[in-house]
Amino acid sequence: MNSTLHPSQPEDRSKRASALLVITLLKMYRLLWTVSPFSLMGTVACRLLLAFQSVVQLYFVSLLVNAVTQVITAGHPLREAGEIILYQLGITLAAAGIKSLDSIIMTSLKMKTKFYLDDRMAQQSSRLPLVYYDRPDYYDSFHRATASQSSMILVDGTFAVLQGIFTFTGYFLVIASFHWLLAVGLFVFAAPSFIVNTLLGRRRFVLMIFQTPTARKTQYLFSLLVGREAAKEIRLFGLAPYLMERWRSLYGENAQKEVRLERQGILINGGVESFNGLLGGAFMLGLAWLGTQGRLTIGQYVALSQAFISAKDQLLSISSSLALIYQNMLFARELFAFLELPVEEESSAPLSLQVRSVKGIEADNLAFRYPGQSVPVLRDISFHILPGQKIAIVGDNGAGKSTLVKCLLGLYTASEGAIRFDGIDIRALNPTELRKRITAVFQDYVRYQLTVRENIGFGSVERMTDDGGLELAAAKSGAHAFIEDLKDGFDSSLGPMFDGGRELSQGQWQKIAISRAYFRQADVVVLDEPTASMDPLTEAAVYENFLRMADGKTTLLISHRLGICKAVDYILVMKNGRIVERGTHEELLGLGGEYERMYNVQSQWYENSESSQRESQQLRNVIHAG
Ligand SMILES: Nc1ncnc2c1ncn2[C@@H]1O[C@H](COP(=O)(O)OP(=O)(O)OP(=O)(O)O)[C@@H](O)[C@H]1O
Repeated sequence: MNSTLHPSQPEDRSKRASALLVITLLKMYRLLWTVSPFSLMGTVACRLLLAFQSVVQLYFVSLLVNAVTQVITAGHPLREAGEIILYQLGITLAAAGIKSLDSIIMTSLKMKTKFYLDDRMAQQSSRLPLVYYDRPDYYDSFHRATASQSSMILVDGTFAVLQGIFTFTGYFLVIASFHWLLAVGLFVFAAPSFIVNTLLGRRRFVLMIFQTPTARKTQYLFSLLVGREAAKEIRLFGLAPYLMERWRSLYGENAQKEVRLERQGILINGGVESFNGLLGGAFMLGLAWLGTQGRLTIGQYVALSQAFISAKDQLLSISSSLALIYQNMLFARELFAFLELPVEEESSAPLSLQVRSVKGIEADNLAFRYPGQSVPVLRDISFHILPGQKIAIVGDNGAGKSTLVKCLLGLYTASEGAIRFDGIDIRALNPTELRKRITAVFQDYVRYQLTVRENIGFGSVERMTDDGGLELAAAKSGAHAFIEDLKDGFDSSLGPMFDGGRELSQGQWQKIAISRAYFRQADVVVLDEPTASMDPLTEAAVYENFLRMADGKTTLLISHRLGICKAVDYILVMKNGRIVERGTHEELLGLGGEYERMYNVQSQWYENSESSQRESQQLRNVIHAG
């Protein structure tokens, strides 16, 4: 995997994007076609009709001017002019109807596109390798992709251009039929505006890329201020003024840069408009002069000057739409870059695991390095867990226990070495099939603000309606007692985020998380110390149930409470990313090494505390009974 999601600088990216303009445009249209072919075709039809009606209106204006001239100068009856006015009215009404229809279609297309993109982004995020979530550039990429979603509605811009070109051609022909030089001269109006707005679009894009990390930090600080997670500490430590100040200063920093760029844009565009105004005045004077020379009829003068004003406006709107499309394409590339990030690698011909494990799990010279880190957090890790064996992984904070477990579960890919399930390298296995065989409770388990049924049922979504299974899982973790007290039992909502949700204590949430793991019928069971908030008796009971549930299953326990290690087949002791000792509780106690040191520290603590002695005794009873 790349060490960065975007190896190039923002300026380079905008240049590369310019080169890939057409491809990006085609991708954007293909996406809109996928979202809703009918809406896309509908809006194309409306825009073409609208473009056509402007040219037809112009034709009727010149007919009307000539007809009115005849009425005034030659005394012709008003009927002919009246008929032309009626036609014009009909076309105006039809155009208004088409515009309304187009607005309805566009609103629907925009909503569908937003839904489609949110859906694709959620799907993409859920399929990316877990390690992406340890990378700031992933969050930057996601932020930019979200910010770029609106750029997808190119239809507005490109059809404004197409419609503009269509209409402009009509005016152009009218003017060119009088003198080709006048027609060509029109382009002098468009060039400065196009150049200025394209450059501005590029600068907006580069600014957005540079600002992304600051914008994310601003959002993060805001979420701390308004969210639940930090609410207690913000009050207790009086953090609000400090966080507010940091939030304001970052917000201001980004806003100032944006305002500066927009101010420059407004000033330069003001200059361009003045230049166009002068040119326009000169053109009108020229026409008036031709009139005085008798080379223009009044009808021709009116039609030409109107064609000129409209053609100039069309050309300016085409040039600003083109510049906007260019800007949108730069932004859209960020969205496509996110949607095209390589998802979790799947072997081209994934192998299948045997129904029952016979060789167990092996780690062979495993090393792992987090992205962007030069030092590996796991090194030289080798061991073999036979099917049905129970292993404890112990070690100080930061020794690498959780990282090792994530590698074993196939959530992180080893930087070196291999992990084999039943003799097959896990990279050659289908990740979904592999994970069906595993259940786990992590330290940072999720508190889904949903029903009890969903919270436990997520362990095996397809069995979520199996009440018997849910009850058994809840009974094993000890959650059934408080679930029974809830008004709607398994259908009660949990958490304070939504109306009617019942908040649980930390220990109760942990029991729910453990029930979820029980509910999954897997043959490898991992418990990454989720019992920290439980009272000692419950913790002992959870371990007891856990070991009972795991009977006959391959079991991995991460625990800082070394008492539990007496009940496992062997212990891996980790320090600084390496396995420094291995063996049974008794073997390790005789070594005089890391395990013995940790055990002695804990024993002293147990012996010094009366309540802890009771807990220790309870745990011993449980282990011996288990
Ligand atoms: N996402 C990450 N990115 C970079 N480094 C990380 C990341 N997660 C953990 N680490 C580092 O990897 C090392 C091992 O962390 P790990 O969480 O595996 O330790 P642990 O033994 O489970 O610790 P604890 O007992 O405190 O849970 C630590 O030094 C930690 O700082």
